[in-house]
Amino acid sequence: MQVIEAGFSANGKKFALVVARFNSFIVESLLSGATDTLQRIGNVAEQDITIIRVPGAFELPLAVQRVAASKKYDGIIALGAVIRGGTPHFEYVSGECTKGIAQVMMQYDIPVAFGVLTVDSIEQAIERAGTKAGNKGCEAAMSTLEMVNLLTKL
Ligand SMILES: Nc1c(NC[C@H](O)[C@H](O)[C@H](O)CO)[nH]c(=O)[nH]c1=O
Ligand SMILES: CC(=O)[C@@H](O)COP(=O)(O)O
Repeated sequence: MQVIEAGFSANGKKFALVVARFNSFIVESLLSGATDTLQRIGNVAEQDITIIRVPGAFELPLAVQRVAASKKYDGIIALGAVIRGGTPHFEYVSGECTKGIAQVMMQYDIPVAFGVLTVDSIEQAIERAGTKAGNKGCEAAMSTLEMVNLLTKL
């Protein structure tokens, strides 16, 4: 039996974080978690981390696509927070965001982490942005570190 798995150390690798400004009071906590994880767990140098800001989650896929097409990065992390309102808008924003990001990952063969909260309430968002349910920015960074290393082995 052969098992292929990868670790988290990514010194020398380059990462882009594409960050939605909408619901910034939540998303900034995801960003802190992600950069902290890249640096402390992945041993990624500060100068190897680029932060790109977009208006909202709906705009994430296009910016992620440009970043992937640039071929300057080993991994990409998309961060945002879509919080359900009173109309069907939530479904459209979160659906297009998810689909677009997944398409870029497959088309460009580069790890793109989905660090976008899709939640029913502000309380749920707060819980996942560094309080009782952890920090989804950290989780997104961990998965990117692992995938960047895994792809070098496949
Ligand atoms: N309602 C949320 C949005 N809406 C804005 C869209 O993402 C987009 O910027 C606008 O429709 C212009 O194209 N964005 C979020 O990130 N989170 C939301 O909860
Ligand atoms: C996620 C959304 O699109 C959202 O917050 C919009 O709120 P509403 O449906 O009340 O307009």
